[in-house]
Amino acid sequence: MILHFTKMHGAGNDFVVIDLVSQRARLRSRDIRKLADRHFGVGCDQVLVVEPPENPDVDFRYRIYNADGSEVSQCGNGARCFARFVRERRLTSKRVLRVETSAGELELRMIDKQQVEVAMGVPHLAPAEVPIEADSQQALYPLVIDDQTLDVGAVSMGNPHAILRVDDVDTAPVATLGPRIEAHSSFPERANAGFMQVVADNHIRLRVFERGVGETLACGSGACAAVVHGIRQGWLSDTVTVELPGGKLSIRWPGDGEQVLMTGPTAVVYEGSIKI
Ligand SMILES: N[C@@H](CCC[C@H](N)C(=O)O)C(=O)O
Repeated sequence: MILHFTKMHGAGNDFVVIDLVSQRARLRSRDIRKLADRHFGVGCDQVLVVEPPENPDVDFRYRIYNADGSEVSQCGNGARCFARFVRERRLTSKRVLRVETSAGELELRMIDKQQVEVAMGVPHLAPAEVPIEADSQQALYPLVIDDQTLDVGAVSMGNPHAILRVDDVDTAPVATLGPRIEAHSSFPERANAGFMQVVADNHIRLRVFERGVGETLACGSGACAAVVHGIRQGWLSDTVTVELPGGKLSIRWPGDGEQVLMTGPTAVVYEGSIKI
């Protein structure tokens, strides 16, 4: 089967985007892994699939697969690329889109040709909703890894995030601690591990070791989770610039019970076809 795809990225978090509204295919987990493989396939952090919605009140169904083939519920950088993709493929002419994901609905708003704002939903903090194994909700959860105890925040943006504050992201042990946090027994569904340096109350630097991928150049939901954690800890104001290795995102969160708004760039790299 020949599959047409578009390679995109949002602040360096890269995607293979597939339109299953106008082409027919059944993607198995091994097809996703092949598409995402940087040596034997196209190469990307996530494969994004555009499908017709199940609910007629929304515009599209947005499906997300990590490079390891697992299907997940949230990808913020991907959501921005999704909005640009469906407009440029002329699947819609709307500037504001409602899409369904397995975690609920998202609203995507084109600001200009490249910038998109995503209403990422209300963050979830209750342990069962992250999910994290704990008897009660805590601001910081102690994670024991070998002989050290790390105090991490835990936030779900529709996907699980652990956030560790560090003095300097450049020297943070992302490659060694990232996989240990991702697979820690406290996180029954594994977790994305964010390493956050607070530069000022409106500016953080962030590196994320993503579940099912490894360290990426940016993680939109990770940026939202880090800002929510930082605001709740009293370190950050309600609007924060998040500087990631691949670019910058602007995150706004008015507070408990409110949606997190994320604004950032999108880019089309190339289009192609692959036999799968
Ligand atoms: N890159 C993403 C997050 C993708 C999913 C994540 N790896 C998970 O497993 O939850 C983003 O921009 O949010």
